[in-house]
Amino acid sequence: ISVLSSYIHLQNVFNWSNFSCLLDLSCVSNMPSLVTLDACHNEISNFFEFQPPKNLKEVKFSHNRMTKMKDLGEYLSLCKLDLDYNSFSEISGLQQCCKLTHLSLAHNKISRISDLDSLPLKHLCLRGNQLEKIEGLENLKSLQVLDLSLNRIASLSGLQNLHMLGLINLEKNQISEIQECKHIYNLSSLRDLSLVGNPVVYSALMPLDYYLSTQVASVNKYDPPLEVVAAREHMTHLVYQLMQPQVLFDSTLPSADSPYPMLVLTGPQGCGKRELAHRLCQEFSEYFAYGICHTTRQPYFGEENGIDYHFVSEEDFKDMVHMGKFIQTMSYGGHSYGLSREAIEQVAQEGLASCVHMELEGVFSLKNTYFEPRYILLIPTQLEKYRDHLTGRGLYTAVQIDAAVSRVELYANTNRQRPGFFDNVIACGTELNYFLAFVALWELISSRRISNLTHNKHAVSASLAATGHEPEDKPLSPVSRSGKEILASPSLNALDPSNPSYRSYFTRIQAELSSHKTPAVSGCSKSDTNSTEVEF
Ligand SMILES: Nc1ncnc2c1ncn2[C@@H]1O[C@H](COP(=O)(O)OP(=O)(O)OP(=O)(O)O)[C@@H](O)[C@H]1O
Repeated sequence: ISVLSSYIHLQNVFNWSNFSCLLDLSCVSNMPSLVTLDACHNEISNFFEFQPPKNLKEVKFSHNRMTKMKDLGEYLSLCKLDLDYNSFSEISGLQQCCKLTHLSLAHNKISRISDLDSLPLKHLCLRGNQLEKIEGLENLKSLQVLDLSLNRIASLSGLQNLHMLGLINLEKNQISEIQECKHIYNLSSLRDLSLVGNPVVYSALMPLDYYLSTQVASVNKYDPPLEVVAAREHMTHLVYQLMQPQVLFDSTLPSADSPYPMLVLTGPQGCGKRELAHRLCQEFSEYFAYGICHTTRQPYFGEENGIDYHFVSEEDFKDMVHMGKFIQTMSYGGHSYGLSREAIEQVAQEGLASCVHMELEGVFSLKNTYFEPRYILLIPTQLEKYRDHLTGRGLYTAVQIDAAVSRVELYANTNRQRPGFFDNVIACGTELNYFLAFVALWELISSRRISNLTHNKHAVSASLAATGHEPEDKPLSPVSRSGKEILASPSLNALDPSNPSYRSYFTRIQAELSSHKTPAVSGCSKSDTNSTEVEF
């Protein structure tokens, strides 16, 4: 090999790998222009024993017999260093490598991460070593990919400040506690985490794993889009939930054919969605029950605990968050609101679908969950009338009214820019509109529109047949009492979970709600209501 010493202008050295017999690289001292050095699969035992080529950027020494690292302060251009499959037991001598972005020391004998402080590392691989802790990485602010698989690590502590990390491989370690997830749940760039082969019940971590792998990586820190806020919020609840002993919510478990049915009425504050939700649940008591949210605000006059909301203190609300009780939460007007898993489950246990109301942020959050509700947007079309309506309620300050009115555009925009985001849009906000909105909603639920909503007549007919009800073709008039005429109401027995017909009754509601989406606008359309102000 010494013959190469005379090639002083050699820029790349190819295929020194697999020579098998190469013992030292002293000849490299005569190649000051070398950029890449590949000497994998040889018998080299000394480490960088040659004069440093000024532009040496990439070095591959994997599968050799090296045991000890030395100070590489003179190799200032080094960007990538591959030292896999050697016998190093300590990381040292790299502190001056101010351009080193990729370091791989897989399959060595390293038991402690050291000497990496302040390096501009983006990729670090320490797979197949003897590490028991994640340490010494706190200052690697540029780190994006970290492979610590095949070690003996039991805790995720040490990762919490690595905000650029997008991928972490921790396969085949000793992580046994779900609580360990708390160390990574605020890593906003993380999109891929692998924990396969750890003693922790892996199935319990799968939702987190799945979530991370589908999450959009980039996060705008200062003005995050609604999806990003919702994704973070969803992850917080998911992690808190995973940290608790796992409870099986039987009635809302996602089933293979159709998810648990839910109807979500959304729209700006005071647009009438709460009244509509209550009325809908009265009219269609065979199908829907009101999903009661928690809130930290004080009850208004006439509101009842356990009917309109569960009114709780800030402290209790926080406790519930930490106990992983919520599916989603939102802060509105200085108060917290949240929909708990138990609220939904209680309704589901009665064999009914949940009807809830919430602001837009709640909808974004719910879209991250395994529920697949139908979303109906109730939007005031005449802003001044909406403002008068809010003022007339006597509940809000001028600032609160301005805030609510200004959010109408947010809803309208969301509907315009995201066709299909809402399953239906209904105009509302004045007394007349409120009545029309109810009729539209009523029609939507009670008439053939529900089977139009479904696009799944087979499922509906099959489930009707299963309960002995014939599907009816005639549309119903809004003045008739709804549910009974569409589908004869179930006997009391049918609502008893121990009765075999209970499940098929439940399936029937599921089939009706868990359908394909309708066009975005229906019910009282803009032209129905003579609106001139809000384009939606
Ligand atoms: N879990 C939740 N997530 C998101 N938003 C929620 C949630 N629960 C309630 N909200 C919404 O928060 C807003 C404030 O609720 P609040 O009950 O204080 O309003 P309101 O003045 O009674 O008006 P509304 O008649 O619209 O409920 C409402 O738009 C309500 O729908």
